[in-house]
Amino acid sequence: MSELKQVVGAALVDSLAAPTKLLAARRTAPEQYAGMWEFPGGKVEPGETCEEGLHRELHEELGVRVRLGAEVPGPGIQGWPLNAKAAMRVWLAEVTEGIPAPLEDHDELRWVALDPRELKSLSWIPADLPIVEAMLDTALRP
Ligand SMILES: Nc1nc2c([nH]c(=O)n2[C@H]2C[C@H](O)[C@@H](COP(=O)(O)OP(=O)(O)OP(=O)(O)O)O2)c(=O)[nH]1
Repeated sequence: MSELKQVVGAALVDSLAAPTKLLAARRTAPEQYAGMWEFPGGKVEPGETCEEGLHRELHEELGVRVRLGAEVPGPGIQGWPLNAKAAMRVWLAEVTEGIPAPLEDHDELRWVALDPRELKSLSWIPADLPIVEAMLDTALRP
């Protein structure tokens, strides 16, 4: 039984085959998350699969089409716990069409080196920190 709201997010990298950078997005709302960095994405809508929801969110938020790569495996069937009400599944992805722009929900996008120190220097939503670590493993594994 799933009781948690399903959120999906993308670890957008410059290249799935040879990733060197991750696109981090800075949220504008709500107040508790404004100014914090996150994986672009959002809530899956009724009738959508997680993957469909992620493609839709990335098109709405960033204006891009993407190819999904491996999922960053989380501890639960719904992915990574975010709070008492929501969990997030996260996929690696690369842009196939368009140039990411902060069209909705974000005021800044930043390509950050896939380096633990560089990544951790951003103020991520706290729940995202373990996901950032796991994303590095998934992205950089041979
Ligand atoms: N997109 C995203 N949301 C995250 C991350 N980490 C995290 O705790 N969250 C939380 C913030 C929100 O409570 C929830 C996602 O909601 P959202 O506001 O992005 O979803 P949405 O675009 O569908 O927005 P809405 O229709 O509810 O306005 O998950 C993350 O890395 N990416």
